[in-house]
Amino acid sequence: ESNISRYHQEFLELELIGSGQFGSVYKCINRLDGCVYAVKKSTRPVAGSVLEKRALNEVYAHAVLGRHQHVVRYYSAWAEDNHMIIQNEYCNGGSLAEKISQESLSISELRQLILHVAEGLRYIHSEGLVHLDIKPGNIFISREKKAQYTNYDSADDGFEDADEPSICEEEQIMYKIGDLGHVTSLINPQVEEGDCRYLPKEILNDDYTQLTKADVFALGLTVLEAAGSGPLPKNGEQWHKIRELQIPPLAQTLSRDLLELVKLMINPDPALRPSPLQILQHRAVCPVGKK
Ligand SMILES: Cn1cc(CCO)c2c3c(c(-c4ccccc4Cl)cc21)C(=O)NC3=O
Repeated sequence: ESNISRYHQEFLELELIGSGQFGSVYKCINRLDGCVYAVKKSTRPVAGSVLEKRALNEVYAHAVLGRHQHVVRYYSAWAEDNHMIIQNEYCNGGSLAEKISQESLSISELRQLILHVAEGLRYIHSEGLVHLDIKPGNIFISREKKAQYTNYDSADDGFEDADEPSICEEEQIMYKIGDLGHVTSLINPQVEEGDCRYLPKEILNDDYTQLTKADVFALGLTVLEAAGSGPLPKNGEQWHKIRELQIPPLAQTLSRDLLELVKLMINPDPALRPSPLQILQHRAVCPVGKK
């Protein structure tokens, strides 16, 4: 096999943007297409181990979850010199966790967050998969420039020349679901529990009958944290209190509708939690003026 790595042949490494027990993530430029990507390098898991299953899970999930504007896009994955490498879409706005550590989200940003992640979950679930590790650290932000062409009718303003489209650059914030390392199929789920701070009680009791509602629960706690609840408990009294709907005081006072929606999403009974589609139809989220 070639002794220069495909990674260094194909990419120019710009900076380390994250590291942990999962490995290291670099912001890279692809030398061929000149685009920026997020590339995660992790030590190659031992063949047949749980870690290898998870690494393959992640790549299978990305391969199935082709293109959705609220799921981080996958480009390629390969193994080289004892490393697993995955090349994903680079989201230039950091993770939601980083943003929350600086400031809580405004009401309109919270609504966008719920809208985008519920859309992404609806897509993932429609493919017969569940994410199982929804949390601020796995939601990435993309600030995309949308060029808006605003034509005006020259008759209005007296100019003689033909319509001159004027371009105004709008910045569009997009929230994207990332890290598909815990994704599993709804049919015969191989559940690898996600972060316990966002885990609903039924999963802890090995009840996998309503896995899509575990993603909804985790989104509910993610929204609470984005609204300024402060770091969520990993266990103990507070962990149980939240799961009995004792909501911690929030920096961002939510509207009655928004608070009602979040309480529904973290309801102890998964059957009472709304599906992603029902979230999108809730009056706290759907655009104003909906009949
Ligand atoms: C720590 N970290 C920071 C970022 C940049 C956020 O602005 C990031 C990204 C990803 C990932 C990632 C997560 C899990 C698996 C593979 C990757 Cl590349 C991790 C990331 C990813 O898939 N896309 C990213 O932008």
